[in-house]
Amino acid sequence: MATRPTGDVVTATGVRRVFGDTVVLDGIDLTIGSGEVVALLGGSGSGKTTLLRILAGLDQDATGDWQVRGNLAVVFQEHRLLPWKRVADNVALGVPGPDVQRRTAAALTEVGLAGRERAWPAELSGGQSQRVAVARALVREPDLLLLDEPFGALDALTRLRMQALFGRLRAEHGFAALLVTHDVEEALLLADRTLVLAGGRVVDDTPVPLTHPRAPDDPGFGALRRHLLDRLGVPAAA
Ligand SMILES: Nc1ncnc2c1ncn2[C@@H]1O[C@H](COP(=O)(O)OP(=O)(O)OP(=O)(O)O)[C@@H](O)[C@H]1O
Repeated sequence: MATRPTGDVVTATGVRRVFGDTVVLDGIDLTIGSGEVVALLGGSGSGKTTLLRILAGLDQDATGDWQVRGNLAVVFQEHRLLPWKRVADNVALGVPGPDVQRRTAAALTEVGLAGRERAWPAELSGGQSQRVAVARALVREPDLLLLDEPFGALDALTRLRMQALFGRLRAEHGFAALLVTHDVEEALLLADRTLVLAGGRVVDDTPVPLTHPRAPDDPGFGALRRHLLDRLGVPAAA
């Protein structure tokens, strides 16, 4: 495992983003510790992607203070592979170093795509394409992964497999992550801590003290799910 930064990998205070007359983020304070996985929940339009883009350096118009330490990699909901490049070239794109080829092959093996280096993106399923996107992140040896609903477009079974893969990779590599998700269950399966965004603020910050591997019928899981659904304004089923 690579040497990790010791302190927090993200520190942010008073992050604010306005689009026209709309205040989307109204003073966000956030820290993510080295190796910590934080899930970011919130209703549609609450500003989750906006915050992730700011941390990824993709939004120049936010105000406030924030810092990201160490290597950063981003995984989006759509895989964003270049269709005219083979799988290995997509994974290695922009990665410096003499051993990129070996690291690319290792990353593809880790995501279950050993031997698919020369495939074209069009030859892959949605789940396989997202695995390539994860390999592309891994090969950057990230200290922090920013994931924007990375499994949101996948069918339910593929999503479960990808969640399990994420858990294994996280245990193996020890990266920190900010995982944007709509899925309370996914947040509780994968995260050390959950945040709920509403009205431009973090309105809930809840640790998830469950041991891994987790399952929805674990003791304590249901109470946390109920708590988060309450904070998201979802009423209990009748
Ligand atoms: N480039 C932009 N120009 C104008 N408004 C924007 C822009 N990007 C985002 N917004 C607005 O900011 C708000 C937050 O958007 P954002 O995509 O961050 O929400 P989200 O929580 O990720 O939503 P979802 O869960 O639906 O993906 C929305 O009202 C959106 O319309």
